[in-house]
Amino acid sequence: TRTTRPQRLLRAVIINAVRGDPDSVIRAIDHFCKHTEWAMNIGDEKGAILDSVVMETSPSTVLELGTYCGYSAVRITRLLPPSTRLITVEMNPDYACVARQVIQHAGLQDKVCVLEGQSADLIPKMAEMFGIQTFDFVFLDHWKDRYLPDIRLLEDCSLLAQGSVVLADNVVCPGTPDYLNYIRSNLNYRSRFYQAHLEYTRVLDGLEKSEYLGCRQGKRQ
Ligand SMILES: O=c1[nH]cnc2c(O)cc(-c3ccc(F)cc3)cc12
Ligand SMILES: [Mg+2]
Repeated sequence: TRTTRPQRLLRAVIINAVRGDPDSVIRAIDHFCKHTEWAMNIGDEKGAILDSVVMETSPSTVLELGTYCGYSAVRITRLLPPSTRLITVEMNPDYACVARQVIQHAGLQDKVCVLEGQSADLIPKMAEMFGIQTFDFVFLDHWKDRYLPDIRLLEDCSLLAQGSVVLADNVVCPGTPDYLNYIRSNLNYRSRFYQAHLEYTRVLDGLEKSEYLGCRQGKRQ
């Protein structure tokens, strides 16, 4: 096929969504993925859980790992107060290119920074690049094998503060067992599992929300 799936998803947004209306962009992507072509956006069911966690956190600084086509970037950013920015990291340049156009179609381009590169390389530079100390909200949605090393890297770079919230997608499907074992047995976090389904399917999946409690000692026996 000449076009890629992200390009076909972007075309559906341009055709079906109202420019400057984030909710119509979200609806257009969900319709495309339900009726035309599955794509790995968080989707409407898990997306509603993401919305509620963002609203209850009301973060000032937000980091997303794994942009893909920008669906969750639009979901998150549409809920943020005017002065708040989202930093989202995507290692695939083709995905990043489509995401910037989806985010622009939603009218949110001034509130989102799509960073191209590997999370492992970019996380240590975040504080300096953006003049921030910590992230109030982190959304993990990139690659299951990077969740654990990247949460450790965020800790080592002191980018989490007491009360910071980390939300992880796909902890059941495809599954992130090493991350779940770490975060659920670590006394520095209070974790809660939200049962849901893999986007646009009836396959079981879920989100893990973990609040950073600050740096305590030891680990649960
Ligand atoms: O690789 C992924 N990154 C981020 N999110 C994902 C996501 O929500 C779903 C899946 C996925 C799940 C089942 C399947 F059969 C094929 C792909 C992958 C990712
Ligand atoms: Mg996902």
